[in-house]
Amino acid sequence: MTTSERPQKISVYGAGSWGTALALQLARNGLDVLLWGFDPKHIEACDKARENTAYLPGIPFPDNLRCTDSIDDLVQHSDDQLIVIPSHGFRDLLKQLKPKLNKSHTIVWATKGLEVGSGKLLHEVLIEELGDEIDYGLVSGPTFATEVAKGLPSAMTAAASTVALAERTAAAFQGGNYRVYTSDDVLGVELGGAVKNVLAIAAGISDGLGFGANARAAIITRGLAEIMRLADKMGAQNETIMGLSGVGDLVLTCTDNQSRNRRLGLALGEGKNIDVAIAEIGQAVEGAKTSHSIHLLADRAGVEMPISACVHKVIYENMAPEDAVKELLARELKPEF
Ligand SMILES: NC(=O)C1=CN([C@@H]2O[C@H](COP(=O)(O)OP(=O)(O)OC[C@H]3O[C@@H](n4cnc5c(N)ncnc54)[C@H](OP(=O)(O)O)[C@@H]3O)[C@@H](O)[C@H]2O)C=CC1
Ligand SMILES: O=C(CO)COP(=O)(O)O
Repeated sequence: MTTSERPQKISVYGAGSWGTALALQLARNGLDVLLWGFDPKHIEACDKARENTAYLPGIPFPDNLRCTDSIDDLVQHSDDQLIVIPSHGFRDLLKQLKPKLNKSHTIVWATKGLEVGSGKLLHEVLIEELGDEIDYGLVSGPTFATEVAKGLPSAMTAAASTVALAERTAAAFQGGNYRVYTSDDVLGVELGGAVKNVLAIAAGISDGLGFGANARAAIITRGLAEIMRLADKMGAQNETIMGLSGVGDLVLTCTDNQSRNRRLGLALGEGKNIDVAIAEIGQAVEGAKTSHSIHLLADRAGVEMPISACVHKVIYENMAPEDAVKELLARELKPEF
């Protein structure tokens, strides 16, 4: 059974920018952190340099943050397993973990997205792979990796299938300049974090086309209405969407160029080819694939999400960004709510 006490050890999967930033925060809180990376050469380089030169240069690893390329090491190191890899690798990692886990393990993820191809929520993927007896949860909020890694003030939400795991997760992260709120609304936290990436692309497209602050504010507000419609239809809590993992993260990523999703939108609005733009960003841009997953999810739920649908058309149907804007502005007159 999970207790709500702060764990002493934790295993972190994903040595990209976010996995490393969270590992640093956990280590600063005194946890014994073991960090795993997908690419053995990269994790070896991190271990040798005692920093993640590729993703977060100049931020040294404390002694209680150690690296490994062995999943077995992580499973044995701690009951608390934290997954911070892009959504396209989520199911595969769970498949690898399944035969190694025992009843005391819990899984928390910090991945933002849906399963690529199926549009399934990550908690659905987790239950399909590991069954419904394991305690699970996620952390999400307006948190750029670099700022968290530098120890700048930040806040996020920890939602879990049990109150004890939400509290245990929050206790693991909370400390110094980091504040964490708990929630029992896993679905709402997942939806906010996934859809905001698509909307950040939309905001970037608008700015890349040279539109102004009015257009950006309209995208954020009407985008929020899209998340709320979907969340409401799927049974999430409205307040969650108004919280850190919803409106908080939406505003952050739609307005600041640290967001890779926003930067992809900027490049598309400026007329750049999508593959070139993603290669230049050189890190995970979840919103591109999530736009397709949201398209599937919204269809299944019977919910209209016009801004997200336009991002999908720009990315998957070659629609010109200018035409996407025309399509949005030509929609029929209707009440705001
Ligand atoms: N960065 C941020 O500020 C935040 C990110 N997130 C979320 O965190 C998740 C991870 O993103 P982030 O760390 O930023 O991305 P990065 O691009 O910085 O790093 C991704 C890491 O995952 C590795 N990777 C790639 N494919 C796989 C796979 N199939 N299985 C396992 N590992 C893989 C990459 O390895 P390699 O280097 O070898 O390609 C790299 O180490 C995303 O869902 C993102 O939305 C959430 C909040 C904030
Ligand atoms: O989720 C994030 C901040 O909360 C990071 O956003 P990007 O993935 O767009 O960089």
